[in-house]
Amino acid sequence: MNTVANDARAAGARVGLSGDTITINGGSPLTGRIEVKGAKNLVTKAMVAALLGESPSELRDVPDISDVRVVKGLLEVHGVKVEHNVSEGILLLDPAGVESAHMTDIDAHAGSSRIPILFCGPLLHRLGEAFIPDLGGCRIGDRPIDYHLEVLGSFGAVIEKLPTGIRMTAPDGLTGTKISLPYPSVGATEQVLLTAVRAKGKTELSGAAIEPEIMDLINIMQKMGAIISVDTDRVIRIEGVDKLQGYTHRALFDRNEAASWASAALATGGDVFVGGAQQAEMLTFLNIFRKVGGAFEIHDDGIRFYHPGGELKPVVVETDVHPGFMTDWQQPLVVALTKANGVSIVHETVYEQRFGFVDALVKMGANIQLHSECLGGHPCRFGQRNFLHSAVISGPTELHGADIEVPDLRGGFSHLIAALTAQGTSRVSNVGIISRGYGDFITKLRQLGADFVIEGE
Ligand SMILES: CC(=O)N[C@H]1[C@@H](OP(=O)(O)OP(=O)(O)OC[C@H]2O[C@@H](n3ccc(=O)[nH]c3=O)[C@H](O)[C@@H]2O)O[C@H](CO)[C@@H](O)[C@@H]1O
Ligand SMILES: C=C(OP(=O)(O)O)C(=O)O
Repeated sequence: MNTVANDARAAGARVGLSGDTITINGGSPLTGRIEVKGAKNLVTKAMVAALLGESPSELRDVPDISDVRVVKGLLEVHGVKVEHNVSEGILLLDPAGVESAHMTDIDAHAGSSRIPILFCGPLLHRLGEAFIPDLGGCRIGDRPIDYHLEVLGSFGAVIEKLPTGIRMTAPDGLTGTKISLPYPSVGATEQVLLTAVRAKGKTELSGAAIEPEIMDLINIMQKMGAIISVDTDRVIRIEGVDKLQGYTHRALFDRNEAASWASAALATGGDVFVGGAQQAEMLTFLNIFRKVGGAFEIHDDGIRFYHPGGELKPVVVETDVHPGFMTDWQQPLVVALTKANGVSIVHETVYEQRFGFVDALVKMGANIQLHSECLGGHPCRFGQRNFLHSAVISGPTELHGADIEVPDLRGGFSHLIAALTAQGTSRVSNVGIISRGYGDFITKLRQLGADFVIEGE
């Protein structure tokens, strides 16, 4: 069994699943209220940022997800004292012991997350060395780390490839630099930020990603004492400082989780109030949700997403970097599109292999064809490279129950939705992976009236 599957099983146990398989009786709408906490894609990076401070940090609204536990473990290996009050959603992170632990090799602890690569800048500043192990994360494409290595090299890191991973040193310290990313990568932008804030002199990053989670990471680093400006046209400028302090911060809500529950409400013909969701970060999602025929109400404390009755309509959507339609939103939406009356197109332009999850939907009766051409508007990086990255969904189709296996985080959530909409019973295995990014999803499903049993309970 690979590391990801192992971790997923362990994660399954921690979210209260005695096994990692659930049997779902489909056909009833999800209705009720659930709360979303801080974003997986911010919280895990905010935890790494605590390594840059000279005093402890406090992060609030931390979700109970396995990626948080993986990063907590990594920080502890590096000598950070971490107290996690799971019920209150509060993390206290004290980096005072990092120098005395002087740990750089975290191979055995990399786990199922991609976050270890972001430890490099802070560790190079604190210890003068760092190590990149084999990375986890969802298998949705090749996911190279070439931008990260170029970024770190351009700050002055000396990079050595070893059979076990990549070792890095900074014999002359790290110095500000001018970088242009060929594609607005979220991770590489965060790599620049986490490295530049303590580098000597100024850094200018063009072609930066500007996802809301990155903006919130910038908020956190400004609280720590960093000087970062975000200019128009994806340019970020950072003036390095000698010292940073700890931060106190309430994490931005998880817009990907919110969008997932929204699609679940729509696909099941339900009505779900997502407490903690906010409009600004979901603007692009809300437009598509409305075009498909979903309805929503924006409240101060969350967003109500519901199926207002009538037919769902087909849409043409391209995933893109922010402010475009987020790639992590497409999988749950695809399930709702199987219910729409007509032909929808989803063109995935961020990852080359992100439609693995549709095999299970087809097995359940969906009519979905994958194409290697760029369908739906603009040519993307994958058009000439034979990747099945455009999906044509013809509906409406009735899904029927089946035995399916969760392939990855968002694909897994879409499988749950498919099983909830299907006629009959589905057996969904490997659901532990879903707890990488969906805190308390079993409890939330219960709160929304889903009819399921956990195998072995
Ligand atoms: C933990 C986390 O925050 N994960 C998110 C992050 O992933 P992550 O930060 O890994 O995603 P990136 O934005 O870096 O990747 C986008 C594209 O750039 C490519 N690339 C990236 C780095 C590199 O060195 N070379 C390269 O070619 C990738 O293969 C991919 O095709 O942003 C993605 C895009 O919004 C989201 O789907 C993930 O949920
Ligand atoms: C792709 C995702 O995450 P990661 O980068 O952690 O694999 C995701 O959250 O959908």
